[in-house]
Amino acid sequence: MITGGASVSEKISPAVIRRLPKYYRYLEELEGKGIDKISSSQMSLEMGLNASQIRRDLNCFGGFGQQGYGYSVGKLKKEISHILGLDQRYNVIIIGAGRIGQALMGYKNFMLEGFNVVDIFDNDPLKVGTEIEGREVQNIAMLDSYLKDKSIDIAIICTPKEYAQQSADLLVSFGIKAVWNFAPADVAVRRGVAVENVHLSDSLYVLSYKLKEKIKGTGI
Ligand SMILES: NC(=O)c1ccc[n+]([C@@H]2O[C@H](COP(=O)([O-])OP(=O)(O)OC[C@H]3O[C@@H](n4cnc5c(N)ncnc54)[C@H](O)[C@@H]3O)[C@@H](O)[C@H]2O)c1
Repeated sequence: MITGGASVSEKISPAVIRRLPKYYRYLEELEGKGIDKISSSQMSLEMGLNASQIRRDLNCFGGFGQQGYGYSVGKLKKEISHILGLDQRYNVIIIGAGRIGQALMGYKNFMLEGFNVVDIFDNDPLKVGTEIEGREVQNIAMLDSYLKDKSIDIAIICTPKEYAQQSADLLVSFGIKAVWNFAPADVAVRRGVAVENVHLSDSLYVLSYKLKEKIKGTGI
């Protein structure tokens, strides 16, 4: 991993950090359209966030806003990118070469965003040695020696839920410092290790709630 300058993320609340990807995506879109400045009220209209909330959020890391000018899209995007660590490159491995593992292995945008998915592991002898996206599936039994040899920053867990915690424990014991878990069970890691538990179904449940509310509203 190529490290950047001093990080200010320690000073920013987790709630603000959760909103930063949304700002980043929005600013990326503006940049793509050739827009170089934006006001908080315009951002508010287009992002569906409260303007004072936006100003408070962006003030957390220096603001970059100027009265009567707004925010410089390029500067703000660069700063958010730096806070999120997106100005660095990461080597990533996947544990579990099933449906999700294979799909993530084939997702080309990770590479463009700096997440270089280098290898995929499984414990099924029928899968080990087969090819996915031009990569040979590695035997999980070789993970220890593999990690001694390679510099890996992030591991993605794509095993069935029953094996997620043991996979996380194994990865952490071999020195992995960041775990992205797709199994529908929160995995716990020790201090000093970062974890994000992804629950795809949570979003679906919220959609289900919204649909139910809409149906109620229209009296269907
Ligand atoms: N498929 C989906 O759309 C989806 C959506 C949301 C969440 N998930 C979750 O993602 C996880 C993977 O789902 P999937 O559909 O890819 O399952 P899958 O059964 O297709 O693949 C799981 C893979 O993990 C491997 N595996 C099992 N134990 C292992 C271990 N200890 N070490 C290494 N590899 C191991 C299996 O051999 C298999 O290849 C599950 O926890 C699932 O609930 C899947």
